[in-house]
Amino acid sequence: MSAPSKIVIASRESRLAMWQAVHVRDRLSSLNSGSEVVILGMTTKGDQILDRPLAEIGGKGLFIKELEVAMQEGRAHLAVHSMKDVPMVMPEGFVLAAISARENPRDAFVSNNYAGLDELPAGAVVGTSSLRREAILRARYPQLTIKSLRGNLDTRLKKLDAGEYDAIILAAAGLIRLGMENRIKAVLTAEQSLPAPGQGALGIELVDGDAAMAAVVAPLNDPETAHCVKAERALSRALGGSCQVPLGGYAIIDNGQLWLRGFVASVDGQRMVSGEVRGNPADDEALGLQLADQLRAQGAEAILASLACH
Ligand SMILES: NCc1[nH]cc(CCC(=O)O)c1CC(=O)O
Repeated sequence: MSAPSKIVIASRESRLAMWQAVHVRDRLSSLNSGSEVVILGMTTKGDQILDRPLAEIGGKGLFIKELEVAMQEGRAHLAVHSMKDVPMVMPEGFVLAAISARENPRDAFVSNNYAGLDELPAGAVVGTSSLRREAILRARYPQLTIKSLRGNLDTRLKKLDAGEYDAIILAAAGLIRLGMENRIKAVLTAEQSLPAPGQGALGIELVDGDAAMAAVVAPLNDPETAHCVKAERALSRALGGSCQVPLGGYAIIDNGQLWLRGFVASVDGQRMVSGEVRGNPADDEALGLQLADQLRAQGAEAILASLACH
């Protein structure tokens, strides 16, 4: 099966989404000399509604719906996503065909006045839009004030620079991709801030059954990253479904074994259960489910029951 003469990538128009689309475009171009690879930029609901927390307006799916419609209507062949933003249950008719090698998966501390979380004085205002980061901060630094922070990366940094926050927490990957690594004051370790499922990895979404395009994107799949992200997503799916849940899930391949760590917390950080499993990378999703069971046995259910969506 040969690649079509023109391959269209649907992408959001934020700088980060465009960087990711360009990255995939360039890789596909060099692998398919006979194809022209182009990007179709579009704005999504998630990009437009910036004044309300993501958890309130409908969650992750908001950022990818328009891209899926474009694929369904044949205006685009594929979409590139930050795996962190892809809903745990893929919408009917779409598949994740490739997961590429991970950028730094950790959270970053960004501030103009402070070198790290431990330097912040009581009452300092820290911005984050993720329930996971909020729960971690409230548990470890109850003296800080957590304030919601929405918008794309540039918007978030502008709000920090305008003095609305003393510090913000962002994914290191986004800053690195956009050449703003110098804004990172400290990278938080997995022990300090266990990353979100999929953080730092890119996924390629296709219409289910598009065998020609699946063959085109297959070389972009990084098997180790794919196993890790599948384990993380299985954990998240088993515990949170498509709800917004303060949950971390992070896997690496360690000595040939997949090592998955995870936690579930209440948003106020008062309750938290965490655990880890190790096993064969090929058992990725089973390992995710195993850790979910372990966390349930420790009381994850009661924490989840207290969240809005359960
Ligand atoms: N929620 C938005 C989002 N989606 C992916 C990234 C960063 C890049 C990545 O995780 O691959 C970010 C920004 C952030 O959390 O700071």
